[in-house]
Amino acid sequence: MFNKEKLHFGCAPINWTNDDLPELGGELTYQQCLSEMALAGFTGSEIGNKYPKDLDTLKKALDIRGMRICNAWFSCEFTTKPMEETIENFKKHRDFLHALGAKVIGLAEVGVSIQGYEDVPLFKKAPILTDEQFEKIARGLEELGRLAKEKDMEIAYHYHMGTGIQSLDELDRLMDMTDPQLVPLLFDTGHATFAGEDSVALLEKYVKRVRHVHFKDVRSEVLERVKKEDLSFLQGVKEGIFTVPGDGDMVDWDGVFKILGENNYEGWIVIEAEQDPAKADPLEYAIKARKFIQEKTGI
Ligand SMILES: O=C1C[C@@H](O)[C@H](O)[C@@H](O)C1=O
Ligand SMILES: [Co+2]
Repeated sequence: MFNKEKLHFGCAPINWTNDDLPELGGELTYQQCLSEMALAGFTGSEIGNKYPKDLDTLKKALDIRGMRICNAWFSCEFTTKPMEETIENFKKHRDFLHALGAKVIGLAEVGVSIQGYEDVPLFKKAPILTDEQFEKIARGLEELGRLAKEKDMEIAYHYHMGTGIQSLDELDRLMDMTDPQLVPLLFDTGHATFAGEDSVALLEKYVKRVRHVHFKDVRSEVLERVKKEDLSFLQGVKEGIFTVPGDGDMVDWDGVFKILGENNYEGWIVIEAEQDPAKADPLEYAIKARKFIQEKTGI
């Protein structure tokens, strides 16, 4: 089962201020966000776009709260820009995370993604990547994997609704095209479920390749509305598609914890359930999630 010395629990700042939709929690400060994560019993945070870009300022804000940075999302644009552009951006992002002690860089290809468009129907307009685009992404990711290893870090690929790597078939193709040592996986329960996949089956297939975990559940009645009303990803978020573990009704948490435990998963489990903070108090939901995890793992 889990080694409590090597399993850490964090939160994603998107639960407080949504980087993709700043009107959701835009008024909340990064200080409040970090303080409430710590208050809820978490020791780690991912980096949000309101966090200070100055290393010393961020380190001080983390240290006084006993918090660490465990990851920061990186957007790859191998399908729409020269590979060198993503590589140069990645090196800066990697070095900032390295200076903060993070060991993982979660990322996804977003060049042709529709996730950021509020008026584009998610299921009807999800991009289908060409063979050439898959090849560019696979080769680019392997180069980023090599660059991460230079700093004793690893990338972790985040399949994501609306990006072209959304379904298990699309993920399988990318995983088959890339070296597992260079391109590990970020397991996100919410995106697997949103895509109509069985997150336990996906985890069972790739658990040995998982280096970082995002925990979120899905509200089934909102998922039905996203499909029926042709909503976009961001409209789904505003309507509450995602919620924290222990509050949704779609993810088989016993199955997820069983596989992670049997495979002695080590690293971070991050609670990431972006929803409207005016409707779902981020502190209340962070406490709910931490209590749920404690009940399931004893940690
Ligand atoms: O890991 C993630 C990063 C966010 O920006 C994204 O939209 C969210 O859904 C997610 O899972
Ligand atoms: Co995620």
